[in-house]
Parts: sequence; structure tokens; C-alpha cells
Amino acid sequence: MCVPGPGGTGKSRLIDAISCYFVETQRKEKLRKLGPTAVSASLIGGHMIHSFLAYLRSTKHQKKTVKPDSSTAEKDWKYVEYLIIDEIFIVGLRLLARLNELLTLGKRAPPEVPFGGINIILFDDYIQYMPVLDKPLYANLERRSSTCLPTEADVQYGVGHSLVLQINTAIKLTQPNEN
Ligand SMILES: Nc1ncnc2c1ncn2[C@@H]1O[C@H](COP(=O)(O)OP(=O)(O)OP(=O)(O)O)[C@@H](O)[C@H]1O
Repeated sequence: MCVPGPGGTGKSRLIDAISCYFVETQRKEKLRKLGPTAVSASLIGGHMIHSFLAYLRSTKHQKKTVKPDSSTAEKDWKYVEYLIIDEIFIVGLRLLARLNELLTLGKRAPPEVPFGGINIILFDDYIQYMPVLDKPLYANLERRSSTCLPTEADVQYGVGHSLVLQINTAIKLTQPNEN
């Protein structure tokens, strides 16, 4: 699901309301909130996406991505059933694909199940700033020549793109609120 809406239409307020609902219904551990930056994460009382991706990260000296630590991922995501991601315009296709990889691992889900079966709610408009060193979620992927082998980045772009195409609900907030 995605919840787009310009500034002032109540996205943060809605995230607060959803958080309160999970607390009131004693299911706090089932909801996780992530932001792509420290500021976005702290504004919604959540964590940075990258803090969970640390053990999927490859370094200059390790050409291949480090083998993910499945026991840590399973512990991290054991109870989570709903995931809110704010400021989605900073999240690119590769980052979404890596998050998908992490959740698939954490939930021990088959690869065809998006985000390991966790319900994802993406907040904010896609089209604002461009994500850094990544392609925006609305990017149209160019077809590569069939003689050219896809790079790891190409594969991740493709996975991210197919995840975006699986978003089945959009609730657009349009009414600005003034206090
Ligand atoms: N349902 C509501 N009833 C009353 N006030 C509201 C409601 N929703 C939002 N507001 C108020 O409107 C203002 C803007 O809301 P909010 O910060 O949630 O918007 P936003 O879409 O997250 O904006 P931004 O993208 O700029 O952060 C806030 O002062 C908030 O308290």
C-alpha cells in the first residue's frame, strides 16, 4: 500500500494514529517504522532503513555482498507484520530490493513472496528528490541488449521495479490541514 500526499495533508499524523492503534491493541511489536534518513526516522519514532541493512552491505574489498546473517535477521523481524516506510521519495529501486532481500531472509519466506509477507505501507510522494546512487521508484527500466549480461545492480533494479508494480492500494491524502 502507498499513502501519497503533499506536505501538510496529515501523513505524519496518520503514522502517529496507526502507531497508537498498535499500542492500544497491544500489538506494538507487530509494527515497525523506518525512514531513509536519521531525521525522517526520528520524526516518526522509528529506525533508519540502513541500520537494518548493515549486514547485507558489501565493502570495496569484498566484491560480493557479505552472506547475510539469517539468525540476526530472523530475530530482528520475528514479530513484525506491518512496516511503515516514510519519505519514500528518497528510497530507490535498489534499496527497496535490498530491503526485500532482508525481509525474505528474516521471515524465511520463499523469494516470490514480496517483503517476506510483511505488509508494507509507503508514505509520501514518489516524485520529489531523486534517490542518491539509485533509480527512483517510478523509473522505467530500459531494456538491455540480450547479449549484455545484467550486472548485480541491474538485477536489483529489476526486483525493485517488480515490487513497485505489486503495490495494490493507494490512499491519496489531498486536504491540507492548518492549525
Ligand atoms: N486529521 C487531522 N485533524 C486535525 N489536524 C490535523 C489532522 N491531520 C493533520 N493535522 C495537522 O495538520 C498539520 C500537518 O500535518 P502533518 O504534519 O501530519 O502533515 P504531513 O503530510 O506529514 O506534512 P509534511 O509532509 O510536511 O511532514 C499538523 O499540524 C497536524 O497536527
